[in-house]
Amino acid sequence: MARATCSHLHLVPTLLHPLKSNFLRNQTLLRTAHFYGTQRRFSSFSSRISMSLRAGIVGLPNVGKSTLFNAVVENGKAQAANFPFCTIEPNVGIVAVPDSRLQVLSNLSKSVRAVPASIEFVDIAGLVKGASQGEGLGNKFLSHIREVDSILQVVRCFEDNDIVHVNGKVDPKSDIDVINLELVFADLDQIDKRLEKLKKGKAKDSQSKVKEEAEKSALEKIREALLDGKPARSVTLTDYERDAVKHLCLLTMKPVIYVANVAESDLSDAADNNYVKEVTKVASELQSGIVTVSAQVEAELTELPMEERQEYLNSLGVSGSGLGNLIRATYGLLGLRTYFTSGEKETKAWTILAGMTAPQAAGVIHSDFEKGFIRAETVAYDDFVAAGSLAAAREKGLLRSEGKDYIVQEGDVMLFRFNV
Ligand SMILES: Nc1ncnc2c1ncn2[C@@H]1O[C@H](COP(=O)(O)OP(=O)(O)OP(=O)(O)O)[C@@H](O)[C@H]1O
Ligand SMILES: [Mg+2]
Repeated sequence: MARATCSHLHLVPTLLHPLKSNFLRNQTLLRTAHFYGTQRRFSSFSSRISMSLRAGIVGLPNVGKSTLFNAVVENGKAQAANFPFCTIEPNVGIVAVPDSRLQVLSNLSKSVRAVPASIEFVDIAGLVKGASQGEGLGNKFLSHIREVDSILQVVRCFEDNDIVHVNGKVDPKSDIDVINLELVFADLDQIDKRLEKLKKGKAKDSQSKVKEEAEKSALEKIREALLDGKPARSVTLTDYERDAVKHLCLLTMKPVIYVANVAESDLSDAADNNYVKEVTKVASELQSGIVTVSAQVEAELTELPMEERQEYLNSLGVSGSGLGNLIRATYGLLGLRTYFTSGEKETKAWTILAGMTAPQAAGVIHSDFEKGFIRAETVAYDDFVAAGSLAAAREKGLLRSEGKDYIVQEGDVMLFRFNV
């Protein structure tokens, strides 16, 4: 059945989401975690909505997924331990997207608080060969992957004889193949079932018939690619076809970043590491991103007091934590953009999709802003900083008055005029 939650981006009604509304109200709570539960299901929309996207942490068992999750979601409580299938139920956590522009704007506007954009991370159980046939905890885990917007595939690139590798040895290429193949099989299975149904079903009217035809042709193209071992996202589809297959939430349609999880000792020269080189090669062949981190180091960092963290990083020969890169890469992967509102009360980063118009962007703050939209006063981030304030930008003629067709640009600082 079609699930709204697998759509590329979904609107989350914050007031009905206990954690998220709390997150928005309590700005000191930037990183938090909770268990995947019934609160994810919403029956109706509240007037206050916020955009959220979910990135699923996927990989073989015991490769460091929960360790990474706990480091990203700083007070995450996912159990991470040296045995396969340690995680069974997915853990969900909300993470602030680091953005240096936020503090700059906040300082200039003398805001009481600065509120970053956020991302949800989901720590999913390990997949093994045969998962699509029910091996391991198989299909259940695959269904958890179906509900995320993008995939972070953790690949073990660290040697450690004490940490069990389910296939007996560290082999990034083979590990990636195992996971990708399971996702391919799961999609093939789903596509075959759907095509069977479409063959039997008689469309009621000509419009649904056209749609079903588009779906059929898209699924046949995707099926071909999958049989070749290629992901659904590599298939060229028309917008109409893409839309027609959206409801299936195909696993290989989701964008992927490979996360090369290296040993502490390899962090400073990770690019020279042969395992990392292998991951980089596969990632570029599959037109996916790669981020190198040491989940172990990141987890250890979170245990240290702030003032000792940099010292520890220096001792490893690296300048900073890799998590910021990971979070930003995930955000970018989804084609997301940020615009800001900035005033004395608060400076806030808002998440929109690339190509959204000013009223749609306003609707992310409040649906009334979209309905009653009149104009948006807009200034580019650099111009705002150069002028020093919204008022100064206005005096210098840098503040533009934009109408309903304006496409909001990355880093725009906006003030909406609307009727209620
Ligand atoms: N970069 C690393 N270097 C060394 N050890 C690591 C590294 N990353 C993770 N580990 C260790 O690997 C073990 C497995 O980690 P973790 O529980 O996070 O794996 P997982 O992928 O979540 O496993 P599961 O699929 O069973 O839930 C832990 O003992 C952890 O400390
Ligand atoms: Mg785990």
